[in-house]
Amino acid sequence: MTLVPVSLGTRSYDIVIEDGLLDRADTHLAPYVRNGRLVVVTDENVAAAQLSRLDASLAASGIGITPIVLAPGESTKSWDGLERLMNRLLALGVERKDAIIALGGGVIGDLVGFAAAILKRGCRFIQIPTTLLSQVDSSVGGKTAINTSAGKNLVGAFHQPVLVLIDPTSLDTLPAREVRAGYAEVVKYGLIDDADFFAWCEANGTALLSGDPAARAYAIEKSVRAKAAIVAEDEEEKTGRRALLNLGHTFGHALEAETGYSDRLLHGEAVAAGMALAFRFSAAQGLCSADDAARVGAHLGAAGLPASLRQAGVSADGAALVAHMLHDKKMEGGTLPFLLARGIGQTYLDKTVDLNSVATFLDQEARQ
Ligand SMILES: NC(=O)c1ccc[n+]([C@@H]2O[C@H](COP(=O)([O-])OP(=O)(O)OC[C@H]3O[C@@H](n4cnc5c(N)ncnc54)[C@H](O)[C@@H]3O)[C@@H](O)[C@H]2O)c1
Ligand SMILES: O=C(O)C(=O)C[C@@H](O)[C@H](O)[C@H](O)COP(=O)(O)O
Ligand SMILES: [Zn+2]
Repeated sequence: MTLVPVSLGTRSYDIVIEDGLLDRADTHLAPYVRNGRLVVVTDENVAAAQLSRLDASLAASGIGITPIVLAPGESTKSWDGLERLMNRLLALGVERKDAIIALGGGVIGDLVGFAAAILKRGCRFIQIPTTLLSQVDSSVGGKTAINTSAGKNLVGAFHQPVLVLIDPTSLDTLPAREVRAGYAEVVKYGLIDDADFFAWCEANGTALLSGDPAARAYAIEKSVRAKAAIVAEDEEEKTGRRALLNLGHTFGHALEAETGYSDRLLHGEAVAAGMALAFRFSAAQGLCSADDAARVGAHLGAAGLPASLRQAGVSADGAALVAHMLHDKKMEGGTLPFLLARGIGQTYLDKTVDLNSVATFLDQEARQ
């Protein structure tokens, strides 16, 4: 068992990582049982693939669960999805001191986290992530949100979970496309500030994507340790440190908006294309070498991820994509700070980017 602490004063919590943890979750969850039950929110796919493991483990300790099963997919992270979930939680009489369990990927985690942040002005929640993306990224750090017609994650709150339970074996039922999408956020940690980890990804990415337990365990622990350290330094993205985790996301969220937050382009796929674009834009600005930008695109492509607008299935021009970017939460006084790179493992926040040059760059990219 691996324990990774997230150090946030009174909001500190542990991330527990262990193969088979879902089958032994009762030990970790027993302290959170109230009124004889635990409320578990999940989606239909996860309910079919993994819920019985959690249920059996809790039943063995005499703990009952009340499941709430939502429709799968990004569209559940919406006003409509939030309203339905809130009404179910209220009808069940969930109390402030209850801890709602989010069992699923980033969609369930982000939605349940936000519901927990506002239900009765705030109750507790526990993350049990079941996608690679949620195990390496979204279950940690307390960013919770829904999408609106204006853009991605625009209504939300910082609300930390009280516990994160990661069972890498729950990924055995995850479709290969979803594993690849989650891998984009793994590669992100190397690109941000750890060139050695990016080289590890180049050497071990194939093993990780094919479910090799050792590669999977290494990547998950490395990722959550990196994220926990950044979050502990800058919990609410105020100093610029946490913004590094947004590498590829300004481009990526614009691509997701263009494709309607749908399974045409998954979040991780959009982030992959966004990181390749961020590196090529950095190279075009003379900030990083063309070789590094090519290496990033080549690795993402080799992992089966999109690394260009065409591969992401987006045909919009630069102006249309920049229009989406104006909703980015990093906007400050009319300018948009961008995550750019001086090389692999050398990402930084640049507050001097001219959006016209971004639009021109994207027009060139659209012609490739
Ligand atoms: N809060 C954060 O810090 C943060 C970080 C990264 C991403 N996100 C958000 O996360 C979301 C994407 O999350 P995601 O990639 O996990 O997608 P997701 O939650 O939609 O899950 C992907 C798909 O896999 C299915 N699934 C999940 N676990 C499964 C399992 N073990 N077996 C079989 N099927 C399973 C789901 O039903 C769904 O169809 C986006 O909304 C993104 O914005 C948030
Ligand atoms: O935790 C963070 O901080 C991140 O930026 C992680 C991202 O992978 C994630 O997609 C996040 O939800 C994006 O944040 P947003 O503030 O741009 O919505
Ligand atoms: Zn992301």
